[in-house]
Amino acid sequence: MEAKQQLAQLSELHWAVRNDDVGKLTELLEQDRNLVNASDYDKRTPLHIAATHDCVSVAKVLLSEGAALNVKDRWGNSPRSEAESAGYKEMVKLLKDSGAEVHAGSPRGHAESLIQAPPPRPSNLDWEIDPNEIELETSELIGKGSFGEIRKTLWRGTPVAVKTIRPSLHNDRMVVKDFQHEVQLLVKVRHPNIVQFIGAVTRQKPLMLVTEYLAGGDLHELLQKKEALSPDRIVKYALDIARGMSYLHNRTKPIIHRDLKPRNIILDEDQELKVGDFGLSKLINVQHLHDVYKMTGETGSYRYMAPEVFEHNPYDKSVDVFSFAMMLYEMFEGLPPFDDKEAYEAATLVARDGLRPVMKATYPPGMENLIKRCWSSYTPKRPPFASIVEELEKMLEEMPAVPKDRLHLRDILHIRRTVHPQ
Ligand SMILES: Nc1ncnc2c1ncn2[C@@H]1O[C@H](COP(=O)(O)OP(=O)(O)OP(=O)(O)O)[C@@H](O)[C@H]1O
Repeated sequence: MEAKQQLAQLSELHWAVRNDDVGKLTELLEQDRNLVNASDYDKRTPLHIAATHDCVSVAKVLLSEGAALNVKDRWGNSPRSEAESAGYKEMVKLLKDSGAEVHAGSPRGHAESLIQAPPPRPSNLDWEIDPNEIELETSELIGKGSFGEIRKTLWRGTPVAVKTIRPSLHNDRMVVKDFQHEVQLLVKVRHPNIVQFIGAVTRQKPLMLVTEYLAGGDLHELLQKKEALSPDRIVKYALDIARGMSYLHNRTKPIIHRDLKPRNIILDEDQELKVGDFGLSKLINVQHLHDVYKMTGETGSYRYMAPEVFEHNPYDKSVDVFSFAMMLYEMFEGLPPFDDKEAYEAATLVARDGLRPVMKATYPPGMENLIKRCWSSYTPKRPPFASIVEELEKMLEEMPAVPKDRLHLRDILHIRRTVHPQ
């Protein structure tokens, strides 16, 4: 076998072990029994990996297939010493009962294995949903995004929205235990302007995320209806979004949305707005978001994307403030930013040429200035959501009643589709 092919097989094997994927491991071992002790550059065998990540099921398979017990990696660690330093009791017992000796391992080895240790394992997956309780056959397809399909269905009699994660994202971009760890954090997120996370299916594939179902459609659909939105309604909507985002950004562990766009803003029956799809960029460890968009043809996010995200530069919470400004613009103008351009081209103009959409609508006092600060290229100029909320509240209080006909911009005005540098 060619070296390149061998390497690919080895990484496939280690990946299966890392994910406690017994099926895949068995399949690979059936192809080549010698793989059971195949070690990588650091002399780490599949059993080392299973021990480091507490993957008991695959460890059992490896042991039954004759995995070497007392092998040491580059730092002198054995599978048992790895399990002991991480405190994985069941794994230690399994290895001990199989005859593994104790090895101290080198201090350097310890340090490295701690750095590479997975996030703490959720002690009780009480949010884990049994897929048999989700009525997928009778479900209604309500959307398709870059990460997967979304369906309306019932869970224990309650209407829920179920997002099924694309199988291709399971294998190469997601580590199930990290995913479980993140889900555990997301179920604790509670706010009136945030779509409530209910639970997830993480122990079986396809992986699923389950949230409350909201019956009012999304902001994109609402804007497409070409109904004029009165300024006070827009400011109220903006307040809903800003409050939800302020909550996410001000948590002890802040959550950056990174994909704020009208499709991710969902309305409930009372026309209250809720931010959905948050935490997904973290849940699904998408390092190459562009590849996912390319792969799925879902490019809608680009139009609202902060330049630093588009250009793969370091970024912070203020990327959400940028996207918020683009949505505010769309609500007032009745057209998406750079409507005459493809989404990708629009993002290129924003990032490369520093362009911003032209503002033509009637904005309440202070609003134009707020939007311009929010989409500033200089990120410290973008206000945090907590102060955006204050500004919007003040604006709402002071807003004069504007005759409605001035606001039917989409229908009344012919909006020239031009762009200008800021
Ligand atoms: N909790 C929900 N309740 C009701 N409808 C929802 C809910 N979540 C999503 N939807 C609907 O499903 C559509 C698709 O959502 P989804 O998050 O999969 O895709 P997206 O946001 O367009 O894409 P991406 O995943 O690339 O961000 C939304 O636009 C919305 O209309």
